[in-house]
Amino acid sequence: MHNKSVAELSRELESGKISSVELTRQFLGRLKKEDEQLNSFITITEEQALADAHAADEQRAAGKATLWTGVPFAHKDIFCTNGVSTTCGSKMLANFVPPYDATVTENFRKAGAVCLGKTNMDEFAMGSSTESSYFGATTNPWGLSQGEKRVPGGSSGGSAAAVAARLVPAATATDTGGSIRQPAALCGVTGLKPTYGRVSRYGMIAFASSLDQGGTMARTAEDNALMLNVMAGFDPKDSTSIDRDVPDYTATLTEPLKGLRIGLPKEYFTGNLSAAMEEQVRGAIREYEKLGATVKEVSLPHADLAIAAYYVIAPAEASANLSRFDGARYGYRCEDPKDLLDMYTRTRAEGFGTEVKRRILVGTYALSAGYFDAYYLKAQKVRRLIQQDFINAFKEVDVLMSPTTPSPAFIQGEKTSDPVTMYLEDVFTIAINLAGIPAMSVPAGFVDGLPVGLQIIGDYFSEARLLNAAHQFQQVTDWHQREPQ
Ligand SMILES: NC(=O)C[C@H](N)C(=O)O
Repeated sequence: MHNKSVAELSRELESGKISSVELTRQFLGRLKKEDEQLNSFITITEEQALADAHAADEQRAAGKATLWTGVPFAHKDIFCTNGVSTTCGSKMLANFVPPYDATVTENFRKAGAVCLGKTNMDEFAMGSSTESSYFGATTNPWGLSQGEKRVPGGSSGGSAAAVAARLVPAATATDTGGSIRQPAALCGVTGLKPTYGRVSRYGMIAFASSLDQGGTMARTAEDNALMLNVMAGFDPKDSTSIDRDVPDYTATLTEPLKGLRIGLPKEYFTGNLSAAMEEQVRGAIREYEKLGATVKEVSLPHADLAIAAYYVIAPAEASANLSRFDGARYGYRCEDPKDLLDMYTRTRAEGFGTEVKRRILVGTYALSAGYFDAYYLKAQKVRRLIQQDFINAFKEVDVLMSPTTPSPAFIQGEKTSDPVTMYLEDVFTIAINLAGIPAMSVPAGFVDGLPVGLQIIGDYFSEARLLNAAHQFQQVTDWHQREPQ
């Protein structure tokens, strides 16, 4: 059963071949065994999962089952879960049990899905390797057969590794600068970052509020569509959520791609992209041509400014968002504070890890009175130019395609001593967040036995088109079905 997709598992449950309790037991058994090696979960909620599975079976017996009823999945540990530990990968929240559900959590609960637990992540979603988690690094299931411990990408590395290793068929994730797409690429799974505002951020622990977006991770595009059907929609509790109709994302999956106009941003096919990676991505694009798409080169002239702009804006927003973690209300508090100031300073010094502290310092500096115009304001202007590049490109083409990452999964520890090399993991993904548009990563081949991701980028609210393009590609390729040993 562990190899089946959400769509297939749903059909198995519907046919009565297996109950949700049986299915949940199978997945939990596998998860507890295999995850000793991978550390893709921070919390496994066995008791709650079995109770939910029972409830799902009753629901089905009463003739009230829907597609997700009784299907197991997991949440990234950034989504608040009522009564269940939510750590965001940090010591700061190691003891935090939210008294409420995120809207995304609530939506899956209402759909009857069975959450097996919370997946590992970089601390407060800051990172590209899931090595900065207070709960230890996650290992990529790919590479293990060669005796190598490679990173799964990040920050949603736990979700990506768990889906790749068949510990769950699907998991939620979030993406601020690449955190869904980069781990999806490195683990050989399919991930979608929706348009900013498409999925509610209520109860999703904030990193950089103008960039953060919840999204989906599964092995097939179809399952991503099934997840987005549950997650997307207006939420009055999130002031940046957009009130706009949600289509059935599965309805257009099988539309033919004949006439689809694909643009290849020339700035995304240079620099540190290896020849072997480029060959895999170009091979995938040739498949699209066989499916009737046309391909032309386009330009995103401000592409090389994206990382610099992001690493001003994201830390600036993080420094403001993370000021709430001060030991006063919830989360970690230092032992025996002398006075209020001592409590604030020691709580924050002891509760946050190195990368989080680095970003709080950078962000605070960029926002300080004398430097605001030189850094933050300038970065916002650059952000507007980057957005305009995409708007211009979408006047000529329907989607853009590129590699998701410049290289496949790297060895653990390889980039931890130099933050800038880690930041460069996001060269092809970060501009998309600055513009607020949707993008996917789809398995598109292998280099040295490691998965390669194809990034498909679309105009605002074109999730259905991206899912359609990914699904049709997955009908003629089997990269997404390959299983790590
Ligand atoms: N949160 C993300 O999207 C990850 C990105 N690599 C960052 O460290 O900011």
